[in-house]
Amino acid sequence: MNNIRSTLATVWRIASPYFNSEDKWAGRGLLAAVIAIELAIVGINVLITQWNNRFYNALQERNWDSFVSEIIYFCVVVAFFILLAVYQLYLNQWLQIRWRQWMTTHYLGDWLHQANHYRMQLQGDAADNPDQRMTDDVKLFVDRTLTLGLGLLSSVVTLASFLTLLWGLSNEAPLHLFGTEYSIPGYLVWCALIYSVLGTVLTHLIGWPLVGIDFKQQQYEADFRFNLVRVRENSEQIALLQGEPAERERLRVRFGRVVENWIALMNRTKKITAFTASYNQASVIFPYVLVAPAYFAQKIQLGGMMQTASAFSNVQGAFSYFVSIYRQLAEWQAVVNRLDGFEAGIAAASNLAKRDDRIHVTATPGDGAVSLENLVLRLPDGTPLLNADRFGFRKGERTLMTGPSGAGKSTLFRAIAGIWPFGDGAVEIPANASLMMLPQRPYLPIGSLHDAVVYPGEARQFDAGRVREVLTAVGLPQLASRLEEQAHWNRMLSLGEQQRLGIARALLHAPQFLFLDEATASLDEPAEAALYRLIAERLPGTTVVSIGHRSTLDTFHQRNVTLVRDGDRFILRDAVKVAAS
Ligand SMILES: Nc1ncnc2c1ncn2[C@@H]1O[C@H](COP(=O)(O)OP(=O)(O)OP(=O)(O)O)[C@@H](O)[C@H]1O
Repeated sequence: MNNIRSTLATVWRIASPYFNSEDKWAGRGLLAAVIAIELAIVGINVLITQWNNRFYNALQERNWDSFVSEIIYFCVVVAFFILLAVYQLYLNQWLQIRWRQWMTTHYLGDWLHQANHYRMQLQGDAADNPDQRMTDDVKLFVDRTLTLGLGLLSSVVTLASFLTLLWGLSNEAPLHLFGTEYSIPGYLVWCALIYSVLGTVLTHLIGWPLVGIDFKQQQYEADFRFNLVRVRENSEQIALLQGEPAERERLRVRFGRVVENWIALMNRTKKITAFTASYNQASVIFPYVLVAPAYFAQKIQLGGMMQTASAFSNVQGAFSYFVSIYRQLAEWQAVVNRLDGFEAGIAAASNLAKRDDRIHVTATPGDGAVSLENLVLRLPDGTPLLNADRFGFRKGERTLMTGPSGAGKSTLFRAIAGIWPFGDGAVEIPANASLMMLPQRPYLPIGSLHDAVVYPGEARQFDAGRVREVLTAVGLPQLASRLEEQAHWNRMLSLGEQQRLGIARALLHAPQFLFLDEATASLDEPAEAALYRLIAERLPGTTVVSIGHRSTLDTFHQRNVTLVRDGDRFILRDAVKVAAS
């Protein structure tokens, strides 16, 4: 019971924001229309049940005129039914896409809010495969919530509409057993209730493991898909390393999990289907068995029996709603759990950026240096990595940072960029200063070359002539004429070309602070030197901090900083300058 209550509370938490959002009037209007149509459909079912009585009596009495008028009546009612059914589906789908659009936009906004997506990864597997949660899960949630909610509403209304009818019919067709008449008020209602409660309890006993199995199925499917995408993204390396057998094996194992879980799903579904199918078939004849003795004892007409059977099956169907939707309910609960986990993952990532014991990135007045104040960098498990007490990168100065692999150079850049929360102390950045980080492999979005170069800016911010000029300056004249070409540039260009493109990006954006994390390491020394000269010439006021291992880089920096071990961690130390430009 507590489980049901907490699931419903979670559903309410996930579903209600849309109906209070800026799109609330459209959402509420569509929902109201869909509900109204559902109620009208229940009303039509009541009319059809009453029609059953008149129609079968007309047949039994061989009354041609009533037969014809009942056929016409049926056609008119059914025409309304068709109209309502069509519009219910249409409006339902309309509501689904609006709701889904709102949820997806909302999730995208939160996920891509200030590096939440990155912090979620840092926290481990709390919310695996966010892509699946924002696609399949949101779609299924919206679809199932509407289907199950409307189904429940329809069952309750059906129950209310048919209950009094069936109660009355119980008196008209009293219970006949072995030639004796028993007068039990509303016995048909009680029979429907007992029959349904039994069915519901048994369904739950057989079907409850489905929730967990469904959850795992969706997870394994997403995992398999994600690994396929990784192979596609790294296909060149896999081909060069002849890693296909290893990949095949990895994918086989991943898909093996899909199959294994699917078999568990099949077995459980088989059991539940065997039960629900028997239950549903038994439901067809059960009302006839109950009222047939009264019919054969000539207490009721054929029409009365048919109407009773129809009313009984409506009431029993409503009571047994849970049985009929058990499979969907299990799937829905798995989806609700997954979206709940996703929301919790985003909340935890965002809390990580707000908690007190984190690295604080603060804006300071003026346009001076980026300063590190009592900074301690830690790994996610709390292990100390690097200490930097009162250290600054002065305005306009070019600093080369060196140190052993794994010392924490890139992590220091992450902390300065404000995306590494683990540690203490502060990074002070001049208010409104522009920072740019360039890694070894710059990210180039799939699309036009113009978009890729100016990222994260927009193409219209930089006219084509300027982009072409910068591309030529960084040694990519052959790309200058291909600005409108669409491609997967990270795959198409050599690493050296990608690094040149990264420098072109920096020249266009002209940040006040430029952090180069081995951003030219794939180029030969003369090419690297040419790019550093270009940076010095075009961005004279920019503070440059480079991570690099080549001694030739020394010439282009005024200051050397090295990371040296000090006990269990590294510290930053100004090195004696060997050569200066
Ligand atoms: N997300 C993470 N989770 C756990 N440990 C991490 C994570 N990111 C980095 N580390 C660890 O932090 C340490 C510092 O990594 P970092 O990339 O900053 O080193 P680096 O000095 O830039 O090395 P290199 O010169 O090889 O690039 C490494 O031991 C690395 O394994």
